[in-house]
Amino acid sequence: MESLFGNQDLFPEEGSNSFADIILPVPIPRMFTYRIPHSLENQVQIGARVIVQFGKKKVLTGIIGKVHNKPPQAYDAKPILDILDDQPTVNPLQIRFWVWMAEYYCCHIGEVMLAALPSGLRLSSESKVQLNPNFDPEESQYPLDEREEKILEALENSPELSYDDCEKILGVKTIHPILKSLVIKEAILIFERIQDKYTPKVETRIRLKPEIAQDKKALEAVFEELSGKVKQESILLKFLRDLPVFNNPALNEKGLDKAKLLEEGDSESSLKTLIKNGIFESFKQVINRIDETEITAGELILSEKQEAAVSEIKTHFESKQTVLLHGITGSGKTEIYIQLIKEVLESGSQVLMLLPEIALTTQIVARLKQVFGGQMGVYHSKYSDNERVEVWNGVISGRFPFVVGVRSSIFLPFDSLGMIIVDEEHESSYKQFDPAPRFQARDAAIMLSYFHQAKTLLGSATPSFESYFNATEGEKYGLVELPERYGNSNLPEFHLADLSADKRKNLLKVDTTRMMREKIQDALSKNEQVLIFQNRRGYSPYIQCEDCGWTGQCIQCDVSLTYHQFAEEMRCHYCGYKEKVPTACPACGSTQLATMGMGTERIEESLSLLFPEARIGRMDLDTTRSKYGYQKLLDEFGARHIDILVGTQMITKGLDFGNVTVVGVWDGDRILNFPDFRSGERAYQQITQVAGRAGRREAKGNVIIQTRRPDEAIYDRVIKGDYFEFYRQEMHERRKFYYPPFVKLIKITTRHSDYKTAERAALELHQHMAKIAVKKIVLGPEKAIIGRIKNLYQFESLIKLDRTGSTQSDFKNHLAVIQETITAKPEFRSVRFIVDVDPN
Ligand SMILES: Nc1ncnc2c1ncn2[C@@H]1O[C@H](COP(=O)(O)OP(=O)(O)OP(=O)(O)O)[C@@H](O)[C@H]1O
Ligand SMILES: [Zn+2]
Repeated sequence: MESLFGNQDLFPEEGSNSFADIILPVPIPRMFTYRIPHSLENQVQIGARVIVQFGKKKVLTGIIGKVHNKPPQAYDAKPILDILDDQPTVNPLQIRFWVWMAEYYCCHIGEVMLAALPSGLRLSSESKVQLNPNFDPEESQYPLDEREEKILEALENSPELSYDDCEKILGVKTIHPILKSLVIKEAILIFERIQDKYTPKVETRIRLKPEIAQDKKALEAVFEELSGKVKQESILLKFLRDLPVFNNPALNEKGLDKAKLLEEGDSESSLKTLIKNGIFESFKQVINRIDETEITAGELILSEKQEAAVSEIKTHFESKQTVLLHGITGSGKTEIYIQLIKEVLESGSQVLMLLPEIALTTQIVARLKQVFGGQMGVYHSKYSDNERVEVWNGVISGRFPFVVGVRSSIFLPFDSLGMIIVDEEHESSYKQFDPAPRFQARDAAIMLSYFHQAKTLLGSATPSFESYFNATEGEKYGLVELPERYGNSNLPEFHLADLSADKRKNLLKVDTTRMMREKIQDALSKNEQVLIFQNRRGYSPYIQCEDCGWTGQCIQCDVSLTYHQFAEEMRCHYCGYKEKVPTACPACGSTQLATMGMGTERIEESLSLLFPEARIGRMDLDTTRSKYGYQKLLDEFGARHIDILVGTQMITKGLDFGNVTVVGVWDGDRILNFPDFRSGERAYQQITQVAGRAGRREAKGNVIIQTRRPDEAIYDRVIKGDYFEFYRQEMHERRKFYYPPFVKLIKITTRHSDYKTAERAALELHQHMAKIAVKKIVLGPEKAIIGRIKNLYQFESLIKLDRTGSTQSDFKNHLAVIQETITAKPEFRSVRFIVDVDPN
């Protein structure tokens, strides 16, 4: 297969290009080839947006992905209708990255494009036209023909029309020549999406007329003139108080926000009079949504160990592209990152730092802001689209040479990255589940670095086994170890609290062991704080009838409904379906309905029974839905307004609170029980991470793990902090049973609304895949663990591929053809195959 990565492909010789491959926002596997008309030859640039006709009717906006001189074999190339950009919207490195992503993750490049562009920049599937507001038919030097007149008339009555509308109005098949002529005659505009959807925030500001501000005498004269006119005088006084123009006339220029000036009840009409009389003037100014923080940081001095780590990392970078920093919890990785980021920025390159979703609103960002201030952009998934476009534009303009962001920030328009840092690199939230592209941001970041000739630093206290493998046996990454905590802090002490033993001895109280109660009580009495962790997965509460065993089921998915006490509802966590909790069992009529399982809500309740004095907070999906919900809870906790914080995975990530001395793991066994080859690794990571929140300063930390199986080997490993030994054993298993990192996994889900059709399609897929001549194992198809979601039945196949040579790309190429062959059959037309490369 021809390489899609080679630079030559993207940048052929100048002057020889008569065709362009266009990335279109529609689900088609490949780029589509169009002819470049002579009139547009000079404007063709990779990354520019174009208008093309797609199929018989549709007119689409796409992006030029490649230019070349090979006519397509299978169809006649249509001409590009128009080019929208003088400056490309995306740069060639981004396109190269998109192409790689589509190939590697087996999805359409159009899907990658849609994921990559903030929707404010996104291309609509239909280009539209509007009247040019500057157009005056009376004064136009160009005569209009009848059809053009008709379009203009229609546009008088509706603010915008699609190409389709225009074709209908005139009853013609190709509208573009007519519209193009109208554009040239400056009568209409074709929508420029960027200006169109992105609305800058505008403020009205007030300042003195320059001649008054610059002349003290004139200003005094104004005062005299206003004496007695109390309202106007008060506005002028307030203005001068907030902006001491009298002493420093230069201040006048930037003026004051009008809303602020009138804040204290001064009347708008008095201000208007002042403007009318030529004392003040008002003007509009575009302001940044993202606040410009001043740099306030006191420099921290790196410890000797941190210094050594920094220089080891740099030494590795001389010969390796990627380095893994394995530093235990509280070892001070952040300051190491800061030092390296500073150096890269000083050298003139850009830096990207990836953080897991939820960690992004917390202390680490606050710390980075102190150091990097306004040159740091933050790219958050809870940001509004306008805010995202602002970060996007800030990267292009150079305002943000450094960005810290969630996984989607790998799509920002960097053109000269020097380093990417992936903090908490083991985090499973770096993987996007849905929709396509189902990418793993850590792995994609390494590829992106490679395209930029940059370096990647992976950091974690509990590295993913893949990364640790690459850093040790694989010899691909450099490895730097930081085995001690920063300062005088030590790792916490662990206690296994045996639930079964306590039950036998009658020591259990509302699901707590004596050990748990004692340690919590102890901390509370010393005014120290407590974190209680409950794994959400697999342990959500549900309602069950105690007489007949009935449980609420989702009507669209094969799962039980989860009980939400606060709303008195049962909800499906897969499709959002919900219903009120019934007063009696729908099956047998009994009123003995009980709550089973232990969600965070129940734990909160139990704790408030046990510790009625304590202030208890809860952090889970329900309490953090709003934009600042998470931050607010953490602020309260940080300010010690909460004594005990109960939470899901969210509380395990990177929190650094000095006053937390007790961490309780409510049900350790639940963490061990995933039906997954990664369950051991995940459990080790989760317990170690949450335990790492305890005792991060001088005061000693305690970690209590409640369990029915205190003899599980994994607890012993976690307690000893013996990552390497644990890794070694798990690796042995993975090698034996063919699991990553020794093979590559691809999971394919076959979905259809009819059970039989889904099953048959999955079988056919299986048979075809079995015949592909590469080194592999094909498992399945099996009914998925959740056999039906949103009324679609699903079957899963798992493929284990040899890691070497071209096995993967060969397999993926065949797979694409097989999918097309199967869905070409009428009976399988609406079957969907969901390909997940490197599934979590
Ligand atoms: N050089 C230093 N000078 C002063 N304080 C430091 C220094 N390095 C680290 N610290 C402090 O030590 C604590 C732990 O550091 P940090 O949060 O960076 O750890 P970490 O390695 O990221 O841990 P985790 O993996 O648990 O998130 C923080 O409170 C930090 O401010
Ligand atoms: Zn459902």
